[in-house]
Amino acid sequence: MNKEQLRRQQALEYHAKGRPGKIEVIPTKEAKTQRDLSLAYSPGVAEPCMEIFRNPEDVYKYTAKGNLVAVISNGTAVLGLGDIGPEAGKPVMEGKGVLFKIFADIDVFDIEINEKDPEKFVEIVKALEPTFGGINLEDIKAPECFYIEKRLKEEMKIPLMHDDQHGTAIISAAALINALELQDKKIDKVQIVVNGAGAAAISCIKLYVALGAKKENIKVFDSKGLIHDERTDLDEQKKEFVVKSKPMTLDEGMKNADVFIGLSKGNTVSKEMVKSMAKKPIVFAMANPDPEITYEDALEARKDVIMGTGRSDYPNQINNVLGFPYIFRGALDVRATKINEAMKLAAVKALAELTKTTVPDIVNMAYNEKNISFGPSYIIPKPLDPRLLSYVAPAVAKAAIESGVAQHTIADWDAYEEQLNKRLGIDNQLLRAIGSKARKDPRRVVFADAENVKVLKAAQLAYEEGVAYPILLGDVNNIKDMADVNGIDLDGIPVLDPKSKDKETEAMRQQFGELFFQKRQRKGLNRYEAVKAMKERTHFGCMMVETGEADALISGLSRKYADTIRPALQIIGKDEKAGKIAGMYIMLTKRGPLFLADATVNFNPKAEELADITQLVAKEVRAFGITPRVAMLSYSNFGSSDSPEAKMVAKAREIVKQREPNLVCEGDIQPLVAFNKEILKENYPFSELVNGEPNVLIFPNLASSNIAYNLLQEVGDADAIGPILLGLKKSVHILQLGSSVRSIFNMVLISVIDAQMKGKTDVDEAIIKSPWWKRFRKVSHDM
Ligand SMILES: NC(=O)C1=CN([C@@H]2O[C@H](COP(=O)(O)OP(=O)(O)OC[C@H]3O[C@@H](n4cnc5c(N)ncnc54)[C@H](OP(=O)(O)O)[C@@H]3O)[C@@H](O)[C@H]2O)C=CC1
Ligand SMILES: CC(=O)C(=O)O
Ligand SMILES: [Mg+2]
Repeated sequence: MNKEQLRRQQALEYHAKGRPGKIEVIPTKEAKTQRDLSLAYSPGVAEPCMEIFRNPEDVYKYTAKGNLVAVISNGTAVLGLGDIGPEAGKPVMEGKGVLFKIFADIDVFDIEINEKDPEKFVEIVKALEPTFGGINLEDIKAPECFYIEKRLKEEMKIPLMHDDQHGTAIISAAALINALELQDKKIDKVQIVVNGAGAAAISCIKLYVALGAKKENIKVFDSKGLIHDERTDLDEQKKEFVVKSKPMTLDEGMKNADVFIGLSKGNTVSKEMVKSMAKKPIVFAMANPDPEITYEDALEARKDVIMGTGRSDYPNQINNVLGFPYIFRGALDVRATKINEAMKLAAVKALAELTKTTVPDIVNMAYNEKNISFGPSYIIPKPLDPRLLSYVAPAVAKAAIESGVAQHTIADWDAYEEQLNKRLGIDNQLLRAIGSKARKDPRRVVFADAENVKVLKAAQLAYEEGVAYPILLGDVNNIKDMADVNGIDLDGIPVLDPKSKDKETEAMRQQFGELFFQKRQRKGLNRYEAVKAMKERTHFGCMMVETGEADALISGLSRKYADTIRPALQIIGKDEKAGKIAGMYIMLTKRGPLFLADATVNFNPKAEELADITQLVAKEVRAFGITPRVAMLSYSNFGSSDSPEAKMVAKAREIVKQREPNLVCEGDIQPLVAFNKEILKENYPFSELVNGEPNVLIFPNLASSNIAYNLLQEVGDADAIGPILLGLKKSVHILQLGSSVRSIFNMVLISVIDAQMKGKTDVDEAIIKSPWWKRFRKVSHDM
């Protein structure tokens, strides 16, 4: 089977497996009990019906309309496959529905209509207005699509857009602006050739002209050749772009052109045509699924080309997927009555600008690349960039408000942005808060496992983002080589090898070893062993933190948990005030962050110990600016079982409440009850959790906690940050085996905040004074 056959088979299997197709409808309300049914349907449902009857606006309050978009097609121009009919177009429409949902949390019904007559089509779509908050017209051929869209825009009061026209125009315009900048060309000077004069092409040309391109510099070709003044077969849209010329082939038209825009059919452009273009050409071959010319061929033809296609498997994917989810999100959120020019231009600007900002590592990881940055192979954001939603949707919403088509306004844009991020389920909210807290007072963080590419990348990111001053421990040459090979810039980041034979390091090992010996001399350690232990990076790193040469230690990526925690306990030790040491996880779930403990240290805590753990976690949660609401979990509810395990949890809760009466804390309680307001209200109205869900979950033992966090991570799709070690005198944190760059970076943020909580060292002062730091910097600069 060749590559093409394999791709075909995989695509068919993907669509056919399990429940056929790509979408299903999921209820948003409980519909399990007889009571639920009587509310969801008759008789209860009559109440919202009558409310909406009295006030039609309430349809947005009591139904899904406000977040529901129709993706509507008649299948007359499906991708570049042509008029394949409404049924054959359905996989594409379902696909658009999936993209609306995953990128912008917009629900979609795909509607394939068996109607080619524009007049009848308009009547059908118009009649759907009560159901939907917005209409995305899709894959309807030109010239009918122009009439259909115009009529519907005039006659409907919900946002409506023909995506092949405007979505494509917006994305390709953003890409064009950036490509022109890189090729050092001006939009009003460039010669543009457009192949295709259909829905997408006509709309793109109009937007480029609005952005400054000159009509007289644009040659447009359709299936019959150049659109010129001697042709008698042109519709109104095409007539707008006639040039005074004799008939001409595409080969002739492309000679010396600066820009080629392909919105026609696959494989219509040859390498020779690209070769004949002007210096530093721009080629956007956007036909789907096959572009006018392949990415490889264009690059083979010209080294100086900037090339984009509509496909996801090459750089520069110029595809309307970058627009429609976010444009509709912004439009729906302000209840815009239309999608107007101001909103489209705002989207263009936001997309063009986003491309120039630093690409987060999560995007590099998603595309398995090292350093995606603005340049010939990155002129437009990547579709998997999670920032698109919070960049483009607010820009569109703002433009809708300013241009007077919004029926709702947004007062707090920061809150709106947070709400957008929450929609994606990433819960950047907490991470952003942690990030800005760390950035306000960055600390020196030692990385014990620096001979690791992921650690190096996380350290570089931490340094660049100003959240920490990393110090790397390991073989200096090895680290330098790794950094070079992987394009990691370590300038400004000190590197030190605890095994080094140089005098200064040896003296330091002696000094650290002596201190270690004093701490452990009656605990089985002799002086020789103590000094030797300092060649070990975790021991050395712990000692740096203990002696104030650093503020925090990150370790454990390549060693067992116990091998990291032991030196931390022996060298740094427990904070006696904390009572206990415990391991907490932050789980970023769709319902918001949950703090879980103890999943790492105490196997079977007694009531007193569980109370200590609870208070430790509550204190840490407050440090993140969150008010803790604790559920002490069990298999029983408020004494429903008199087993020793259940009683232990109830007793622990009693101790917590005696010590901290104001801490919201419930137990013994099952998760099902703790998270279900209705059950609580009905059966346990006295509970402190009646007024809000818990965010801290304390488990009765290590096994249940560890299993729960693993399950949440694996089955519940929650991201985990941790384990966050609580109860040590100083900030030491241990990475999970195989942690990603993002999770290491998150642990750096946590360690900095922990260090902030634990000491008041003025970092700048300390850095300036520290002979170590000066030496590290020298080592690093010599690299
Ligand atoms: N990357 C992206 O985001 C998007 C890509 N597209 C792609 O653009 C293409 C066109 O889509 P759309 O505008 O919706 O479809 P339309 O049917 O409205 O337009 C197709 C146009 O292509 C022209 N055409 C067909 N064959 C040739 C040829 N051999 N040489 C020159 N022109 C030709 C047609 O000419 P005539 O008028 O003479 O029939 C027509 O003008 C498709 O491949 C589609 O997948 C579309 C939207 C978004
Ligand atoms: C991407 C798209 O909408 C198309 O090719 O038709
Ligand atoms: Mg389309």
